[in-house]
Amino acid sequence: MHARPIAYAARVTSHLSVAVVGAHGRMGRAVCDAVDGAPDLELVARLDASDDVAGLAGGPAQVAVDFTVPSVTEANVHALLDAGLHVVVGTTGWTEESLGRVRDHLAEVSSGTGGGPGVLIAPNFALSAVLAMTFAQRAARFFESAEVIELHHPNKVDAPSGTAMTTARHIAAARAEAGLGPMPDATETQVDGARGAVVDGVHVHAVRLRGLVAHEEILLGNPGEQLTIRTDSFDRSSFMPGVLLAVREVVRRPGLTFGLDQVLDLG
Ligand SMILES: NC(=O)c1ccc[n+]([C@@H]2O[C@H](COP(=O)([O-])OP(=O)(O)OC[C@H]3O[C@@H](n4cnc5c(N)ncnc54)[C@H](O)[C@@H]3O)[C@@H](O)[C@H]2O)c1
Ligand SMILES: O=C(O)C1=N[C@H](C(=O)O)CCC1
Repeated sequence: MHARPIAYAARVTSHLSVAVVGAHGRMGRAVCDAVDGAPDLELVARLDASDDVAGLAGGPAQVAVDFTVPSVTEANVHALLDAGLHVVVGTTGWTEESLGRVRDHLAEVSSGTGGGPGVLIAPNFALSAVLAMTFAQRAARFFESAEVIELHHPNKVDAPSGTAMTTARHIAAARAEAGLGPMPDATETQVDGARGAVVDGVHVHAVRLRGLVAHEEILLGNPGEQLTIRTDSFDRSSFMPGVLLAVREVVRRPGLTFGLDQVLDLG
């Protein structure tokens, strides 16, 4: 497909210059507005599916923010690194393998003196979700059972959500570290999918419902008791402080950072 030239904003200042990739989407539009409203950031390019991110090379953008679709985000990150940008990614669909390829690419383009570009990928930029994932990971070793329910708007392209995948992986890692075995479950399913997806041994259930934005419940059970951890994003404004923090942080964090918890002082 032939890419049309990218329209840059005429004004380039000493502010951190930001390009938004996926700028016409639900998150992309909100990120453009948030960057526009931040006194220390300058929105210099809005790209969407018909634009070639490689065209950002040599332009004013220092940081690109990708909110696109799982099928293209990895290719975007490699192209953006080749174009000389730092990258913040909110798009879901990342695996250990695709993260490994980004790490390899970063090692190739790093300065060798601890410098070089940064890539910050976070499955969820909402503070409540970041804390919910952290609390679930901490609580997991104390409970026999743990299941994750994610609930989203029906236009969401993927399931389970990136947040639920990460939550389940963290719970599984915490259980393995604590030496816990498989969770109790004597159920024989009568219909495929009745017990949801299984991510590293943790059941994950996806609800798609008109009216929702982004929500997750982590259920942890023991004989006679239950801990429920719930996070609700009622509006996409919930993600914006985290996205802006990531833009400011990524320029001083060479290499790959996965998860906004890595830049918050969570103790
Ligand atoms: N990390 C978070 O906090 C967070 C929050 C909300 C959504 N998300 C994730 O962000 C992603 C986007 O969500 P959304 O609701 O904005 O989706 P959306 O469908 O509204 O927007 C996606 C946009 O990407 C564009 N696009 C597709 N291919 C492209 C390409 N090759 N180059 C540039 N643009 C391209 C589409 O045209 C569209 O405008 C999803 O993976 C979603 O799960 C993450
Ligand atoms: O709306 C979406 O799509 C969201 N995607 C992320 C996920 O899959 O975890 C974060 C929450 C919203």
